[in-house]
Amino acid sequence: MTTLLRAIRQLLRLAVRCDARRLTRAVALLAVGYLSTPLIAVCLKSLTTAALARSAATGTWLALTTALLLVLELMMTHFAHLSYFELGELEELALQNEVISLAHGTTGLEQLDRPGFADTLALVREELPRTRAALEAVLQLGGMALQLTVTTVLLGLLNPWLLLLILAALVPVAAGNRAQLLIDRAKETAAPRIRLGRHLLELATAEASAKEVRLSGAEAVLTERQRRDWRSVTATLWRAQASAALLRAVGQLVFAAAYGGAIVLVVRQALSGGSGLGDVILVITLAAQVSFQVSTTLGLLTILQGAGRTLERLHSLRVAHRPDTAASTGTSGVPSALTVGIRLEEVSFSYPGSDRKILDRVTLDIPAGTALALVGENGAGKSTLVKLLCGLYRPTGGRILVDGVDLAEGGPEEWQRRTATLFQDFARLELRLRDNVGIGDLDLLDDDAALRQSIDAADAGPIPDQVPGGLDGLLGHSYGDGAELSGGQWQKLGLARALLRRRPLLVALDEPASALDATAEHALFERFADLATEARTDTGAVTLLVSHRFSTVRMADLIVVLEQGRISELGTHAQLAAAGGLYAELYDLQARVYT
Ligand SMILES: Nc1ncnc2c1ncn2[C@@H]1O[C@H](COP(=O)(O)OP(=O)(O)OP(=O)(O)O)[C@@H](O)[C@H]1O
Repeated sequence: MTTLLRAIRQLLRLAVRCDARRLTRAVALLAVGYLSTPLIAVCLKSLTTAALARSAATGTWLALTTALLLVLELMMTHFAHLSYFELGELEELALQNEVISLAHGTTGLEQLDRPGFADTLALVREELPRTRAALEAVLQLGGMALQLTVTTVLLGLLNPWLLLLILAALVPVAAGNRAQLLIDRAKETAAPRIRLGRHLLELATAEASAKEVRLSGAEAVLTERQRRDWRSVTATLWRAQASAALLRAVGQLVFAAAYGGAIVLVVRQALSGGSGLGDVILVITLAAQVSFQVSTTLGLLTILQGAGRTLERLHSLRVAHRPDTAASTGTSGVPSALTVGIRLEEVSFSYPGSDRKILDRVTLDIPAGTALALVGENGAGKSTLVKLLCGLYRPTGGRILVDGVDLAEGGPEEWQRRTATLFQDFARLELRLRDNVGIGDLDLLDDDAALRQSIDAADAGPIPDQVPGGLDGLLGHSYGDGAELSGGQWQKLGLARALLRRRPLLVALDEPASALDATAEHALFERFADLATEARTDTGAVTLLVSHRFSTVRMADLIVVLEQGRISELGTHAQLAAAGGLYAELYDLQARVYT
């Protein structure tokens, strides 16, 4: 019940914030519409009495009044709908905006990696459209409460025993409440399996995986797994639905018995001369209305309970959301140009929810202007180190200093604005081509010349000519009929995005050539050398390259070999080749394979 009340309060507050005038208009119109219903019963009673008394004039007026009330009952709710349906959409939009800011409200990615936070975020994202109908439900519930109050007073005045009818109406409401709880619990229990079922469906049909699924003939395996999964989900949900249906039926039966009792009571009262035929008509009409009011209330409560749970989840995200104090102070320790460089001091790191050390007491000095290459086997921690250097995660031990200032305290947001990055799992933004590149430096989003310059620099010059609409052409098929690009072309756009950033202090390219052909790869590494020189002379920036291709890292000023989260070798190509360690071994191996 507290979930429900909290949801009602929250939805009304939000509606006031979104558009108080529209809300007031909707409430006024609904009040008139909903009040008309019990007044119709009163008119029918008077009409019966007037008919029995053969009073034609009074009867005519009452008939007209009844007709007017019927029109008001029907029309006002329609007009009110015009006011509140848009409010519901505004509320959904406001909540969507809040979800986006909760997901991105911290400088780092830690909270998105926390399993509880990520799961709740996914549920809220999925369920948010429910809240659109929730305001309508709150307003209608208010209308129902008004109707029930008037009905209660009318019944109480006629015979206090009739008030038991209202009490009896609470039984199906409580039973419905309980039934919904059972269903919600079952859904929660089944949620991981429901998600698995959807994931399996996506695996079998999504463009990215469909090819391999087809070639391996795995459809049958996926279908069987999905069938098994849904069978167990359906069994759980069916049990809950059956118990819920039973509970609801018992509740409705109690009310039906009370309804019959009320009619018997008032008929006996009429037969004994205690009341007139008009009163019998009034009770029959009001009791029928109570029945409708109760079943409608049940439906509205079900909608509100669903929305209430979503809002509760959203609240838990708000509570779990931990804004960075350093980011909010607005103090920036980020220099306009690097003079000393970046120092990693005993840096250790474990991902949220895990004790496994991905980086283990890494200490490294990267002087300003250095072109650094990071190599190591799969899973050694290279991409993790890049993410830490970009300020997307904070070290769980040790610290990262930028020109002597701790990154965690010196304005991590400002630092992120000064990093140009191409991640290994770069984003394929299925938006306009302009957005794909422009997001690298939002101030340049509408600067065609700057966008084209970075596209050319990334060796992606022909792409705008291939995409219908050029820079304003849509990419991908997610929501529109956009142009599809090859893997390498997407990667080149990712690089163009990184190159757009002005005056970066850190340029980090993580496996930037993984999808490129040999010519493009060669061009990229030549470009990398130029980039390192430009960045060095411009802002003293550090340029970082992660690559498994040893021939391309040899020109770096400093090469770091990571092994299981620790630095095992460090030096120039010549030094490492002479040292005869892992680097020399892998370099020789690749040289032999490629020659
Ligand atoms: N978001 C994450 N949550 C939990 N563990 C993660 C996450 N990202 C990476 N890891 C783990 O951290 C370890 C290091 O991953 P990382 O991506 O840094 O390796 P890498 O050296 O870049 O490997 P590769 O050469 O394959 O790209 C891996 O064992 C991986 O399972």
